[in-house]
Amino acid sequence: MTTTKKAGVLGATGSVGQKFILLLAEHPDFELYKLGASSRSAGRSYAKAVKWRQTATIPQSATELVVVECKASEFVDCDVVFSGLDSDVAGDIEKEFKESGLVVISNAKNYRRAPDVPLVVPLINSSHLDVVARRVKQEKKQGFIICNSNCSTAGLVVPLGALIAKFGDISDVTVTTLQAISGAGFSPGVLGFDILDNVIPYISGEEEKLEWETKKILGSIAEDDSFALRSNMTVSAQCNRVAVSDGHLECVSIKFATPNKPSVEEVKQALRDYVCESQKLGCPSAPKQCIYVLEEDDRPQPRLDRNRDNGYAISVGRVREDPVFDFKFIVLSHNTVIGAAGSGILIAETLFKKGLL
Ligand SMILES: NC(=O)C1=CN([C@@H]2O[C@H](COP(=O)(O)OP(=O)(O)OC[C@H]3O[C@@H](n4cnc5c(N)ncnc54)[C@H](OP(=O)(O)O)[C@@H]3O)[C@@H](O)[C@H]2O)C=CC1
Ligand SMILES: N[C@@H](CC(=O)OP(=O)(O)O)C(=O)O
Repeated sequence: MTTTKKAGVLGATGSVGQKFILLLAEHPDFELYKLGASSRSAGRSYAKAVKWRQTATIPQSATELVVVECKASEFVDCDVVFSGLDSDVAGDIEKEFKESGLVVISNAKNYRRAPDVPLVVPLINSSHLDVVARRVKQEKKQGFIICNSNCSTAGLVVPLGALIAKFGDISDVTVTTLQAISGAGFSPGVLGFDILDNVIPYISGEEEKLEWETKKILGSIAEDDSFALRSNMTVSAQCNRVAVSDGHLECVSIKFATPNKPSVEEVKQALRDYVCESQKLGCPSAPKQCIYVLEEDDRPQPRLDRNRDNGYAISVGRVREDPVFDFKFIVLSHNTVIGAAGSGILIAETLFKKGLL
């Protein structure tokens, strides 16, 4: 008898979708079962439909799967459906899947602000999944949507959450990002001519997402099981696209609300000591260490540090005092792993461990 769960991937041909294929191909709990994309790709084998852009080759288990259209009827046998759909189409498609009783874990922005949808970065707020658990128990029906965050937000909230857990409220945050081109997706993506020898100081909607999503992720669950924003924290973001393939780097400054400030060494130790729920549950993709604190003056760097623990860990470096705020540091996260597909998989692993899949 097979004990693996059947996984569907929507948007399987895209930047996030390709990462799902790689991460799910050898997964101990999930089996690649259905792949969906647009009508341009449907009806063709995955190997023929996809313009593969990963450095690892296409996994054997995906090559001969025939890509289907993103209709719930095609995915009814799936235990979980991961969505890497373009946000122009994700809203209607994911709604249809949910209403058909399917469990959808989405990378798209469409439902992140919905009051009843958990917005989860599994290294920091997997406790928000408890709302889903309670709802499933009460309503006795399985269909629901859980959203991953924006990719640069995923990197930011992990050290912030770890420091809040140890030292209390943070009142002010500034973050300046240097974001990889894979974050812009493949259809059409960033033109080589635009990014070569260049930095683009604007990513549509990104600053607003960092400033708002951070507050939902680090917020609390209200008595009625809605999600309350962390309103006592102000976040100011500036976002830039740089000529890096994968890995978002972020320059962060923070100010604690409390008058008793920790030392730089205490901040570093709190980051190193931080342990998340997926580690405690023994989820197969959980990083060995959530946050690696690097001591070298010139780290973290995208090419050298993005693949720590298979892209599931966050790297923090250059932790030092800030003359305007309290502390400043650099954060690096793999935007298509912990910033996207990997987060979705860790959420599913957590649900699986808790008997919700
Ligand atoms: N890239 C990143 O780092 C992150 C991305 N996200 C979000 O994840 C989602 C996917 O992003 P990304 O992979 O970068 O985007 P891509 O542009 O690379 O991929 C988009 C996918 O959507 C499919 N698609 C497009 N139109 C339709 C349609 N009408 N019906 C069904 N499928 C369709 C495409 O299929 P086809 O090939 O057939 O056109 C493709 O598989 C987006 O919502 C994005 O904002 C979230 C976090 C990080
Ligand atoms: N906008 C991010 C990718 C992303 O996460 O987008 P969204 O928040 O729409 O899912 C980038 O360009 O790097």
